[in-house]
Amino acid sequence: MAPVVPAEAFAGKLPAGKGGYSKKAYVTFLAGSGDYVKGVVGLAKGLRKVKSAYPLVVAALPDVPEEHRQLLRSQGCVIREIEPVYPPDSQTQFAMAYYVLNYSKLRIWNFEEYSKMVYLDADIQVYENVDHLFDNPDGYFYAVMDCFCEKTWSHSRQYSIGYCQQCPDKVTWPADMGSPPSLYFNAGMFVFEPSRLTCDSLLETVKVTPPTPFAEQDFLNFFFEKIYKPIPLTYNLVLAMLWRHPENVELEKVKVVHYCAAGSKPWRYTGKEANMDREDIKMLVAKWWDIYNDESLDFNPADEAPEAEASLSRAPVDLPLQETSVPLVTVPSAA
Ligand SMILES: O=c1ccn([C@@H]2O[C@H](COP(=O)(O)OP(=O)(O)O[C@H]3O[C@H](CO)[C@H](O)[C@H](O)[C@H]3O)[C@@H](O)[C@H]2O)c(=O)[nH]1
Ligand SMILES: O[C@H]1[C@H](O)[C@@H](O)[C@H](O)[C@@H](O)[C@H]1O
Ligand SMILES: [Mn+2]
Repeated sequence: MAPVVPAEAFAGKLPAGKGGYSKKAYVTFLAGSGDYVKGVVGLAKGLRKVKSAYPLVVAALPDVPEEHRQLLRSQGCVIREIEPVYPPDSQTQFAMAYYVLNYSKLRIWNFEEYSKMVYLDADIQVYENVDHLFDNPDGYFYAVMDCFCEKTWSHSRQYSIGYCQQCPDKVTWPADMGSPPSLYFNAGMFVFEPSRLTCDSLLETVKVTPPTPFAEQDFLNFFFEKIYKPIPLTYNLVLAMLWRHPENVELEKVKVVHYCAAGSKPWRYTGKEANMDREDIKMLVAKWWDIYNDESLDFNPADEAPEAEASLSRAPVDLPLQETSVPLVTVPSAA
């Protein structure tokens, strides 16, 4: 039987400001002793550069070495230990073998001392302040719609017919293939409300959900399908958009860049892989390094406002959905 999301899964905790918590933070995820720690350092510095009012929490698996934890603390990050989450056994071929690690990201729903968090992959950089994302109305899962055009999607029905939700009129969804797939977000960036109840439900549901190529990204899409609200791609520019859907991208307006295309991680960049010799890619990689190497962006405890002040100065506001400060995306129909 297909897994179902329990109805009480989103019945969170006390609302912020009504006896509940009102702290906010960015959160990323770190596994292993490899070079993703550079991504986290870069992200911490990037958030400082745009004067974000909120800390960066790092959800770290036990295999992150102490040396890396020290480095991240010295960059002002808050380290939170998480235990691994393993999907049920299966023969699934993940789009990338290491994606199996990412199920552990589900533990961030346990960080209940925060009322709202913005999750960012370690291979993301923030070039403009996006603190207003925390003012979005509660009760929804906000993220940017993905693109289905890269080879990583070759296993999918979408890819097999050249269909992409970023340009649903180019190749329309054939009637004989049933209804078009639900809107699908990239899980490298999202806005969510931690809740132990939701976390328990995520962990229970994942136990009975067979793994699929995009691991927890597919799972989160399934789990939050009913409360997903697309936000503009300026909040998570998946680099392939630059060559797959250039007509949808205004690069100068992009606030958040996701270095997820093959060969684009700035700390591993060689320029050799497909599309990596593009001028826009070279510029974005150089921009990442400028922040990473900028010593003036290193953490200085003396510059920090006490945390309580930071959250008081940005008390949550209950806005009706249509007045949210982040415009929602008008979704074209696939038909
Ligand atoms: O060895 C690793 C591998 C990954 N990560 C963490 O896991 C995140 C996800 O990995 P990638 O950024 O390499 O993955 P992609 O951007 O290619 O993948 C996308 O699909 C994945 C499917 O599992 C996840 O949903 C991910 O968040 C989403 O952006 C990294 O940013 C980083 O935060 C590590 O810390 N160490
Ligand atoms: O999360 C994945 C990943 O970021 C891939 O690099 C990209 O090709 C996919 O579109 C996306 O779904
Ligand atoms: Mn990523």
